[in-house]
Amino acid sequence: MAKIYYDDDADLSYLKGKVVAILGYGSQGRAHALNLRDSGVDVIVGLYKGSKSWKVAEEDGMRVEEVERAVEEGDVIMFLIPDMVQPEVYKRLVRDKLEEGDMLMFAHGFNIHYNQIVPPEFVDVTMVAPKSPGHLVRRMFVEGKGVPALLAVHQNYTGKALEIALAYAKAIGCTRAGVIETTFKEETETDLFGEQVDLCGGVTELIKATFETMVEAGYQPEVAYFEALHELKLIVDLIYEGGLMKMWNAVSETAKYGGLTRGKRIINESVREEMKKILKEIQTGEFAREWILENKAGRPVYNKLLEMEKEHLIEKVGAKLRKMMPWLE
Ligand SMILES: NC(=O)C1=CN([C@@H]2O[C@H](COP(=O)(O)OP(=O)(O)OC[C@H]3O[C@@H](n4cnc5c(N)ncnc54)[C@H](O)[C@@H]3O)[C@@H](O)[C@H]2O)C=CC1
Ligand SMILES: CC(=O)[C@](C)(O)C(=O)O
Ligand SMILES: [Mg+2]
Ligand SMILES: [Mg+2]
Repeated sequence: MAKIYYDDDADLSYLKGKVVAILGYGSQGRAHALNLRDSGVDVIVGLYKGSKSWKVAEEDGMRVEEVERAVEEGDVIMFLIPDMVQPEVYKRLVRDKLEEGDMLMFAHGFNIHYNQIVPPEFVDVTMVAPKSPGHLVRRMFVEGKGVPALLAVHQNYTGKALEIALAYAKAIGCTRAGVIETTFKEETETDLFGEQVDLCGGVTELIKATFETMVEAGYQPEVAYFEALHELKLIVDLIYEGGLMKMWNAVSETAKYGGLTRGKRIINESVREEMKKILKEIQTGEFAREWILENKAGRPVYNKLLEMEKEHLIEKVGAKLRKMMPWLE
């Protein structure tokens, strides 16, 4: 049974007198820094000169320094820069500035799990990984709510690594929703798997295949957009709020019967077999090696696929229709 921590299990005083250096000020970095500051934690933001985020952080009233300076001041150093730049930034700007008893913290386990960063033994190494895009980490916090997170301790040099990481999770609002204790391996493999087959990869391919099938059959692209993409949020919101049955109980009997009988023909045995193959690629490190090489080669595949996504008809149709719904932007 999972060990889940909530507000009462965490004590903010473990961060008292400590400086938290947030490296990066993007999706996660801004949210964490603002939430930590609102929780009374002393925050410094570490960026590179020329980062577009520097101005954003300063306008938020954050103390901003170059990475090395932020690490020197930091007692907890949270890596919220892109996964693929972390190893180089660590080697060049962080490793030699670490002091005994510091804490290295991550929001995704990739670089520790796949040994791209191997910390010295005189520091704590932990992870607080929100199960949410960054902007919602902030919005939910401001609304007095929270997003769930995973927490792991990879190295406990001080003997207080768990308590400090829990205090951090509480300060960004995650213990309001629940923080599951896990390992770097489990967080890395499940996060990569979820974002590839479901949250990002699977769902966008399902949307595009549904849209393209309708358009190729001669239906109006606008009708196909509303059916395949726009309404999906309304359906997923019901599932998010109350599970599968809340959605099934909200839709028509016809939709219930059609969905329950035809859904399994879409996510069929061969799809499940492919999911298992993708999980194997993650577990064996094959995906990690591929992604590291892709970055070394200048991201040719990544750039081509992203360009194709931007040019997809659904993006053009959607932009036009969303213009008529200003409350969305
Ligand atoms: N995006 C998300 O919602 C989630 C991200 N994560 C993890 O959080 C970490 C950060 O990801 P995001 O917030 O998405 O990143 P991001 O791409 O949104 O922001 C990156 C930030 O790092 C800065 N940066 C880039 N290169 C840098 C360098 N060489 N030195 C210093 N600063 C640099 C950028 O200026 C920007 O402020 C990653 O490990 C990611 O896997 C975890 C959960 C969800
Ligand atoms: C938002 C999130 O949790 C992801 C999809 O894992 C990510 O951005 O890496
Ligand atoms: Mg994730
Ligand atoms: Mg992820």
